[in-house]
Amino acid sequence: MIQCEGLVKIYKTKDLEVVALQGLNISVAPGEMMAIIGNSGSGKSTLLNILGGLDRPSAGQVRVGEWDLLKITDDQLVEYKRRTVGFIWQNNARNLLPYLTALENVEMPMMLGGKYDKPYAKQLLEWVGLKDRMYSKLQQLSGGEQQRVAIAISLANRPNLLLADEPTGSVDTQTSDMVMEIFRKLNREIGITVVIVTHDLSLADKVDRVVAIRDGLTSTEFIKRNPNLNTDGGEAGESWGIPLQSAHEEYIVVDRVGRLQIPRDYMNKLSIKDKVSMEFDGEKIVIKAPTIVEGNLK
Ligand SMILES: Nc1ncnc2c1ncn2[C@@H]1O[C@H](COP(=O)(O)OP(=O)(O)OP(=O)(O)O)[C@@H](O)[C@H]1O
Repeated sequence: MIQCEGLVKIYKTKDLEVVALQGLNISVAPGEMMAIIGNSGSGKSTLLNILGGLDRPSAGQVRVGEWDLLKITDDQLVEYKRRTVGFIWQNNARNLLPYLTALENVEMPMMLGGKYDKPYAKQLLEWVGLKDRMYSKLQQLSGGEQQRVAIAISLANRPNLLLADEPTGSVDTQTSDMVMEIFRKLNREIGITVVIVTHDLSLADKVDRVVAIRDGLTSTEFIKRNPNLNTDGGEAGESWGIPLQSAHEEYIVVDRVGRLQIPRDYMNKLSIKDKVSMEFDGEKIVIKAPTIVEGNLK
């Protein structure tokens, strides 16, 4: 569904250049439900905005379905945003009209997209658990209910990719669980691919795979082990604040030419700056801090 290779995004302001993504690789299979985590400023929203067609990449490759987002024209981008991708933000006021009913809000993008389908609009509201509130005006709904209307709106034009930027950021735990259940149900029942960007590490357990971004690069992946397999014996632990408890397998991402990112923590602990020594013993690759003092390395 999604393929990014060497994706670069540079923001240029008057006298400053910020490299938000510095050659990021990520692929997402059709029908997958996954999350992207990372510290503030790591480039998560930049990636999501590029995938959502809200921002243009600077270089590299980025394909979503049949579309090449580096080469796409402005007209095609409008079509892409309308048909291929649905977007949910933390601040749902961005895509809701307060003076219309929940149902009218869902019908609106259908009208703009030229494919008005009232039964489907009602079905979507039923899916998100708002069957009884579809004729209520948005301003009469709670924050959590509005967030669910936002999910129905994002699906109005039957996209096959759903992108959610901190979708549980401004709701309570109960609503957050409900939002995640709705995503899971949609993912199972209509096969929509779901990509969630979040700070909320407790969501990790509710998706199939978590990809961690560090400094504009994909660094680590956490893949949920098959729940049917025996998961005993794995060390319970924590990585990136994710309670691993044998539920996830952790991998460091290696790109096609063999580059990987050493966690900053490890670099600091071994005082690694710009060089390491690497040994291969037939089974393992061992990375160590250089043994010769810096001045003699010239
Ligand atoms: N429009 C912009 N102009 C200039 N720099 C930007 C712009 N948008 C983002 N950046 C910079 O790009 C980097 C990545 O930002 P991004 O918003 O993608 O991070 P993030 O991981 O989503 O962070 P957060 O979790 O705080 O939202 C940051 O250094 C940020 O300051």
